[in-house]
Amino acid sequence: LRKLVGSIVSRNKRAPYPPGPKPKPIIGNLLDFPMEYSARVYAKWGEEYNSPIVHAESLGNHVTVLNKREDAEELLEQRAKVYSDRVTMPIFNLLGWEYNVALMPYGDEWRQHRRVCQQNFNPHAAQRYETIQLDKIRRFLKGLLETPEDYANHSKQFSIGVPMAMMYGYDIKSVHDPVIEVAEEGNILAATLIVPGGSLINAVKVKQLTEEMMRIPTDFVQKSIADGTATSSLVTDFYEKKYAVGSTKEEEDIVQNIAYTVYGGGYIVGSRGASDTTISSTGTFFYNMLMNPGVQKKAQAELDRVLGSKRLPTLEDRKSLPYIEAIYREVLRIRPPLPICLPHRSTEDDIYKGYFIPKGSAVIPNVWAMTHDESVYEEPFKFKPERFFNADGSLNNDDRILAYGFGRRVCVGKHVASNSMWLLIASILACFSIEPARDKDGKEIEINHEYSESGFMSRKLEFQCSFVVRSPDIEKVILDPNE
Ligand code: HEM
Repeated sequence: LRKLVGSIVSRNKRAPYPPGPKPKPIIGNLLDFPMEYSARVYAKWGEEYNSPIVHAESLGNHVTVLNKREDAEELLEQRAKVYSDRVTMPIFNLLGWEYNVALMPYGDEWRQHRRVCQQNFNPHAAQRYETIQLDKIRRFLKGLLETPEDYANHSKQFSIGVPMAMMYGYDIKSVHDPVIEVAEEGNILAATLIVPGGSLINAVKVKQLTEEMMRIPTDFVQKSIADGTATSSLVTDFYEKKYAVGSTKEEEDIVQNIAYTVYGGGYIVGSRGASDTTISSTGTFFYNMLMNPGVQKKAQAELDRVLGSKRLPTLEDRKSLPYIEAIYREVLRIRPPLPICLPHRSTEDDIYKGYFIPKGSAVIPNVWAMTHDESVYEEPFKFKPERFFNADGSLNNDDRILAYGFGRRVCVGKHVASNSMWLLIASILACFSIEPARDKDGKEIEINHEYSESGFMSRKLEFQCSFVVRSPDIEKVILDPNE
């Protein structure tokens, strides 16, 4: 029925588009689309046009923004059949980005990839990666002990190291690892593609780098299997099975594409899969701990009560540490790493709340607007883990992390990501207090409060802070050579 109504309405153009900035002749809203802080601009449009659903259009490309959670849930989840495609551009193929699961059009190829992702990243399967996560966290903690001023690099090494180990069994030993450098070079070049001129030459180079990014870890896996040093990972387990019982080329491509998507292929217009989202959340965590010493103290009291001071947390402890859970929720609420999610795309004309959403619309769930909705989150700009507790002191049921997106395209790695972030928050607070950095005269160094938000990613800009180890006992635990 909806299809029928949709087509009748689209023919007669009776239902209006949702409100939004007035289009100019020919170029439409081209100049209205924000290049930076899009989430805030779209939320402002919502206020200006007095509608949580807003629309803009340029050169035939329609964009519908959903500023309220209930609308995102209705369209992207209840009507998932119509709203699960992605916006793709011919240039993606030129760049080698068609292998990226997050950018694949809604269809059989995506479905096959998604199924394999789910088999490997569902809540039960996600537990298999705990050993890797704990190992990388220990390395992070050691780094903070030895060179605390380098914390941003330790965070980067952790955030790229976990996916690389999970996918390929590849151990990143420093931020100068060739895998990181190739990815970084590609990222910088990809960013220049939106600047007119020279872009086709850069596209060829980005494609080469994308192929390098797939080749380096694959060669590594083949070699490590041959010389018997391979450790379990998505790709090594696959090849070992392939050598034992065989596999199809299609199965091999799917595993390769997933590994490449997760470790950082495609850059998704400035975002590298699992690693950049982790770097972003870690920056937000450190910054908010520095700004909220009271929150740190409360968390540390809980950690000391449950763990004592002679061991690090594991996922077993998660249910006994509700305040850490609330910090995890609040980190992803206050600064979702992808503030406007990744756009979905509609595949049929649709009518919603009296508005016309044309087939082929980019549909943007404005996650940031939803997590800053004052009617749901009082004082939304304040970092307050307490908001996630009931009056009786138990955790409330607001456990849906909107930062992972919606419907059939919801982040398929969310259980893995959740475990990584939770372990990181709990481990760092168990071991360190995060305090203002001081200059040589003992004066506090001013904190840089800025974020950068361009493309799809939100990133905390670097700021100085110090990491003070909490006790000699915990220092010994971090340095324990038997672990
Ligand atoms: C804090 C960390 C992370 C955040 C905030 C995050 C967020 C997101 C978001 C917002 C999307 C798009 C959802 C939508 O379109 O509605 C997404 C997609 C995706 N994420 Fe994550 N992610 C994180 C970590 C990870 C990890 C660790 C993995 C893999 C183990 C992963 C794998 C993927 C994949 C494969 C997709 C594409 C899904 C599809 O298009 O079907 N992500 N993520």
